[in-house]
Amino acid sequence: MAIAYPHFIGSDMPIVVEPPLMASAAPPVILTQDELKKIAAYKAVEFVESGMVLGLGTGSTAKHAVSRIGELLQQGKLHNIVGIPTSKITHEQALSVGIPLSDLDAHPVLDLAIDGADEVDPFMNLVKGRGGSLLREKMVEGACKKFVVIVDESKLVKHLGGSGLAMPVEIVPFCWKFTAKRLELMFEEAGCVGKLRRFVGNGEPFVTDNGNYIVDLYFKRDIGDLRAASDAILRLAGVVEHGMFLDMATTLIVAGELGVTVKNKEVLGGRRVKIAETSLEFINAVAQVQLKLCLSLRATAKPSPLLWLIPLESYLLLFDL
Ligand SMILES: O=C[C@H](O)[C@H](O)[C@H](O)COP(=O)(O)O
Repeated sequence: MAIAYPHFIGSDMPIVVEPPLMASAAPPVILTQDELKKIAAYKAVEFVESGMVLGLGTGSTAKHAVSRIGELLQQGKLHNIVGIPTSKITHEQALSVGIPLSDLDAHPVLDLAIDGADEVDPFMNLVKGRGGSLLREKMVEGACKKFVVIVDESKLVKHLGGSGLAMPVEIVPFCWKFTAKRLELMFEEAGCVGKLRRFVGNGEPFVTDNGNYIVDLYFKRDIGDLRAASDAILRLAGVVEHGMFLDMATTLIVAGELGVTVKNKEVLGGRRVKIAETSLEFINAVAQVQLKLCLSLRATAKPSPLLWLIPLESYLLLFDL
């Protein structure tokens, strides 16, 4: 299994970060995986401007972005936003936070989409769909001018499939065993095992928003040429879509123990091929975001040890806001 940051394995496992400058005086900084997701999501929402048509992603990371957009609308800091949800669950959440919604029929071109991912390779190719929303996500995110992907560091892999976790393929229910077997055989050399996704409780097949099933592919070895793999899967009758999102992300925001990294992809010859810029906002910036979160959620937020890392001036400035 090739997860780049094994200390993040396990949902919401606390991450312990030693403060760089105040090691003797300050307690260790603890960020949960969910806090990292929230930091990445809030950073992504900085790209949102009034008047935009937005693709609203699905999952535990994207939900923070949806909440934040709703919050900014309610505060009057954003207006005239139209959201295009990528799943029924996001549709419900967006309505609950007051985001006006539409669809691709009415808005075939989107300004921006924000969504999480299950894996991100060094070229910003993605695996998505472990939450089952890959088809609508691919339709919506394929129609946007800018696609911002938000992850915590645990999602970074050397190659797609490298986490050893599922690479989802949405298939029609008709003769699903036949399709699953064909998919396995297609990637025999990579030691592929395909499993029908089922609900944990009753063992019934998981059904997507589109009434389809999902076969999760697990690879023992690198599948190699992703474009060839994508084409081969899509040529198979019975397959609706797969969870590899190749050359689709334009911006990647990674929240990790050292801070937030933002990477942008340049478009060359019509294809997004080159990582053009990398910037890292160090832990103090993360701490400030964290403090802002604490302030905006003052009623419920527990005091954050990150306060130790914030210069006094910034602290006072933020409290004056
Ligand atoms: O179908 C689900 C989506 O592709 C999600 O964006 C992806 O699974 C990442 O989800 P999370 O942010 O919960 O890790």
